[in-house]
Amino acid sequence: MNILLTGASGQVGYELRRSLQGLGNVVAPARSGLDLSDLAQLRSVVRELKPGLIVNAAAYTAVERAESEPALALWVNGEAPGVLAAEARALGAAIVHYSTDYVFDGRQQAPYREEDTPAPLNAYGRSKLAGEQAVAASGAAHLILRTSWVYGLRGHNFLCTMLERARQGHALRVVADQFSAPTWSRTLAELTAQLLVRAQAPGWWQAHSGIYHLSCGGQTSWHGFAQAIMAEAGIGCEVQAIGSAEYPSPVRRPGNSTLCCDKLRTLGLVIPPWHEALQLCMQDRAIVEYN
Ligand SMILES: NC(=O)C1=CN([C@@H]2O[C@H](COP(=O)(O)OP(=O)(O)OC[C@H]3O[C@@H](n4cnc5c(N)ncnc54)[C@H](OP(=O)(O)O)[C@@H]3O)[C@@H](O)[C@H]2O)C=CC1
Ligand SMILES: Cc1cn([C@H]2C[C@H](O)[C@@H](COP(=O)(O)OP(=O)(O)O[C@H]3O[C@@H](C)C(=O)[C@@H](O)[C@H]3O)O2)c(=O)[nH]c1=O
Ligand SMILES: [Mg+2]
Repeated sequence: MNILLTGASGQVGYELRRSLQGLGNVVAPARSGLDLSDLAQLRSVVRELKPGLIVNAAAYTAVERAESEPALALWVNGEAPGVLAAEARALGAAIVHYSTDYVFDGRQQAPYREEDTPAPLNAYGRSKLAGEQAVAASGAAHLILRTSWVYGLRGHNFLCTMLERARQGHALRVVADQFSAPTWSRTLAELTAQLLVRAQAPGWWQAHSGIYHLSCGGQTSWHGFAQAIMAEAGIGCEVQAIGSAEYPSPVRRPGNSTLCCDKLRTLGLVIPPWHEALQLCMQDRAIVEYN
C-alpha cells in the first residue's frame, strides 16, 4: 500500500516518515511537488499515486502571521484537507489529519473532550476548524487527531526557541496563564502509527472514524514548560512568569486548551505524561550533541 505523507519536512511529518515505515510504502513529496495551496496539483498527485492512506501533516502553522494572511491560512488548513479527503473517498482510501487545541476558546476549566464546542479565538484556529469540518464531511474513512503544543529538537517550536534564547543569554519571560499539554512530535508520530496498526482490523474505520484528542498527558503553563526545559537541559536560567497581557502579540490564545484523551485511551493507547516525554526528548538531545 502506498501512503501519501504531506508536510514531511515539518516537526510531525519528519517523525511520521520513520514511524509509518512498517505500515506501507511512504511517499513524501517535497512542498515543490505537492503544494497545499495548489488544489489542482493535489488532485493530480493523489490520482497518480493512488494511496491507500493519506497522512496530512502539512499545515500553515504560523499562528501570528495567520492574522495578517487569513485567506492563505484558510486555503492551506481549511480547503486543501477537504480536497485530500475527497480524493481519499473517491479511492476508498483513509485519511489521517491533524488539528489543534486552538480550535477551543480556552474558557472551560476542565480538559476539552471531542464533543465540546469549538470556538476559535484566532485566524489559525478558525482555519484548522474549517479543515476538520471539511475532512469530517467528506465521507472518507478518517481520523482527525487534535494535538497541542508540539515540540521537538528540530524545526520551529517553543522548546528550540527557549534553548536558543537561554544560550544567547537572554532573560526568559514567559506567560503563566495559558495551560495545555506540551506534546513531543515523536510521541505523536508513534501513537499515530500504533493507531494505524489497530486500524488494519476489518471494519475498523467504519467503527472508529472521527475526531480524537491526542496530546501528552497532564497539563502545564508555557512558563511551567519553559522551567522544565531549563531543568532538563541543566541550564540554570531563571524563567520569569508573566501574564498574557505582558506578552505583546497580535493574536489571542486560549487560557486553558488542555485536551482530554480518554476517547483514545479506550482504543488501548497508552499516553505518556508530558514531563516523561520531555525527558526522553532531552535524552535524545544529549545523544545528538555527544555524537
Ligand atoms: N506545532 C504545534 O504546536 C501544533 C501543530 N498542530 C498541527 O499538527 C500538524 C503538524 O504540525 P507541525 O509539524 O508542528 O508543523 P510544522 O510547521 O513543523 O510543519 C508544517 C509542514 O507543512 C508544510 N507546509 C506548509 N505550507 C504548505 C503548503 N502550502 N504546501 C505544502 N506543504 C506545506 C511545511 O513545509 P515547509 O517545510 O516547506 O514549510 C512543513 O513540512 C499541523 O496540522 C498543525 O496544525 C496541532 C497542534 C500544535
Ligand atoms: C517566545 C516566547 C513566547 N511566549 C508565549 C507566547 C505564547 O503564548 C506561548 C507559546 O509561544 P509560541 O510562539 O510557541 O505560540 P504559538 O505559536 O501560538 O503555539 C501554538 O502553535 C500552534 C501551531 C498550535 O497548534 C498550538 O497548539 C500552539 O503550539 O508563549 C512567551 O511568553 N515568551 C517568549 O519568550
Ligand atoms: Mg508559533
